[in-house]
Amino acid sequence: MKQGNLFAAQPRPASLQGGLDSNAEQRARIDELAQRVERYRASYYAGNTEISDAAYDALEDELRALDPTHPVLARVGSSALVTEWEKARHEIPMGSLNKVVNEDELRAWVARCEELLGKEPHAPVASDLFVAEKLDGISIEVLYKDGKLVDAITRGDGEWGERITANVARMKGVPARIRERGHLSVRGEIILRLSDMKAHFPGVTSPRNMAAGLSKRFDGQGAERCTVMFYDVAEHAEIPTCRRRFEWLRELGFATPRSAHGTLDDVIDLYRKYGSELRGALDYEIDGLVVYVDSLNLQTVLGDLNRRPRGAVAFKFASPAKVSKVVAIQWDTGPSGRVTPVAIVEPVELAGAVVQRASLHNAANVRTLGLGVGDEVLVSRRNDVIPYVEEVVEKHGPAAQPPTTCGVCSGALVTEGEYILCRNASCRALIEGRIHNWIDAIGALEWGDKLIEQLVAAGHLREPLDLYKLKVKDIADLERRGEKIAKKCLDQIQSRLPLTLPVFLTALGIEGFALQTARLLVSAGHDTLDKVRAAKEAELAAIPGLGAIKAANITRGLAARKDEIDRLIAGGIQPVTTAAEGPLGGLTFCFTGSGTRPRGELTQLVESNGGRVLGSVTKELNYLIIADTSSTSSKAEKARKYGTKLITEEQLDQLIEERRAAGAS
Ligand SMILES: NC(=O)c1ccc[n+]([C@@H]2O[C@H](COP(=O)([O-])OP(=O)(O)OC[C@H]3O[C@@H](n4cnc5c(N)ncnc54)[C@H](O)[C@@H]3O)[C@@H](O)[C@H]2O)c1
Ligand SMILES: [Zn+2]
Repeated sequence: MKQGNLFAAQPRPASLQGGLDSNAEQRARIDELAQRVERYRASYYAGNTEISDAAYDALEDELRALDPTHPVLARVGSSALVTEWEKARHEIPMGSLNKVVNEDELRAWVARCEELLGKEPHAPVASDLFVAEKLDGISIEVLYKDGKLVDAITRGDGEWGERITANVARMKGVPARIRERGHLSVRGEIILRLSDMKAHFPGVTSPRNMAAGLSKRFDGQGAERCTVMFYDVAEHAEIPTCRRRFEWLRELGFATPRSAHGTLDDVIDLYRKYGSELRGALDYEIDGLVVYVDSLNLQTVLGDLNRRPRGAVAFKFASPAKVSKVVAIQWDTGPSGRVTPVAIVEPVELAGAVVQRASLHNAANVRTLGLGVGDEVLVSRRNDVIPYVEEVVEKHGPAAQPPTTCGVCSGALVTEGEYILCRNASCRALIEGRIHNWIDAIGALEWGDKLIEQLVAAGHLREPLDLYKLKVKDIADLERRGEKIAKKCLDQIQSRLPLTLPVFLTALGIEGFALQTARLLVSAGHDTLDKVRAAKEAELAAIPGLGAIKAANITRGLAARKDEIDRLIAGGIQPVTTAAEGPLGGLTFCFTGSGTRPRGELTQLVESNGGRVLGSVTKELNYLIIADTSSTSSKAEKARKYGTKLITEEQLDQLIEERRAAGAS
């Protein structure tokens, strides 16, 4: 029998204490949902979406039904930031939007606004709406001071975001200067246009995930391919309506999403037009429209809840999903050795594409679904995510059993948690993964997955060192490649040499060894490859910010890759030591504000010349690199107090030249 659950489905009135809480089973489900929602959000905002938006929305809706006041629902975005980037606080928090998914819900929202406005004098809400495309990208706040771009911060959890100014400054649509003086915070969305995706990242399928990845690349590579469009400005008293706000943004030189003013019926008409034709013709992805009460005065009266305005709503396109039949289940070995099940289904048309493969995520999921060949399933596809099997609609065949051997190399598979893995180091899938990681870490973005796959299949690549032995002919002879592409790809690999020690270590792709971790090691004094390799696990674990798990992974990883590393060194791929060698040896540098070159490039410049880059202004700091050396920012002031020299990028170049000349004489 179920326990009495007096307030199970309702918020508990704040004044009541004690009594019987929801039953344990329900509590457990609520906790599970909340945890999963947070996990999916963290992956999603980092650009590694795990499940479809439709499935995510269903889980969030279930949580809302069970516990409408759960704190997770009141949060915005995710606070699990991967902070290679400095965290920064928004002066005015950035929010999100409530959503509606059909006409009835939109009408209900209008009625609710009308009800809340009550006696407040106003034109009927249904006759004075503003509507704009809802861009499917990454929210960003861009700050201008006296007409100059000074800062760009991601939404993060609404209050704290990441300061990615150096990258945003290089994106299309972000003017370095505007004519509006004073302090201005504009808000927009970072997107990757479909034409840019096609031209520069032909292997990529999700513009949203790619834009998220590029925005946060520490070396700034590819940021110039992104575009920012703007739709909001924080607290600007003179602007009376949304319509005027968009015009004003455009007058200042910002691009806005397409927008219109009209009645509720106009909005619904437009929504249908977008669904049938307009959306498909755009050069960027949108996941709905945003509908606003046009008057900003009325929006203020309506206020907001949990950083979601009551006077605006996301009118989302329904998630396309269709039923199909499973013809086979494939088990693909991925680059990390993870074996992913894929359902091969009878072809169905979804959002303009014919779908035949749908992800099943992992072995545990197949078991949970109880999925087998012959089953009827619901396949969904939401712009950016690969098609996914949502659920088994009707069972026909016996549940599938996961394989015990790798489909690529026939090696035995091992089970780890929800996943099954191939651990055979000479498995072609794993080789591809390691090469891919190397290419990614050194920032050779010309290279795509397909090229790596072709070269591995042709036997030209077995380990990273082989990248440096490739001949133009090896690439030019491949199907659909030519000499021009080949030269470009090889030049790019060569142009990254010499690699700094942190980049070299990251490129190895050892578990838990991100660039930031590698930098920690180096600044803790393990500043040559020999020292890193000789370090004991306990020594590494003692480095603040590193910890026992990473230390164990690093020592294990370095040992396992010993021969490969030896071969790299013997082959001349020796990482540059960042210690006392080079013209900048013994000196420390810190960057602030946006520069003319990507931050990663500048860091590489300093490190490959023997200098050390610090994350913040400390007493130890010798040089602060800043665009305006007379700046009065807090960083600049602090630097002056410590006697740190403030220099521009140009002066940094000169410093290197001078010291190099002095060293040579
Ligand atoms: N698949 C997953 O694992 C997963 C995880 C978390 C969230 N999501 C998806 O993310 C969404 C919820 O996230 P959210 O909080 O970022 O909200 P949201 O994306 O639904 O809406 C708010 C955001 O819309 C953006 N926006 C774009 N154009 C706009 C315009 N013209 N005017 C105003 N804002 C505009 C702004 O960045 C704003 O912050 C849902 O669609 C959900 O399905 C998916
Ligand atoms: Zn294998």
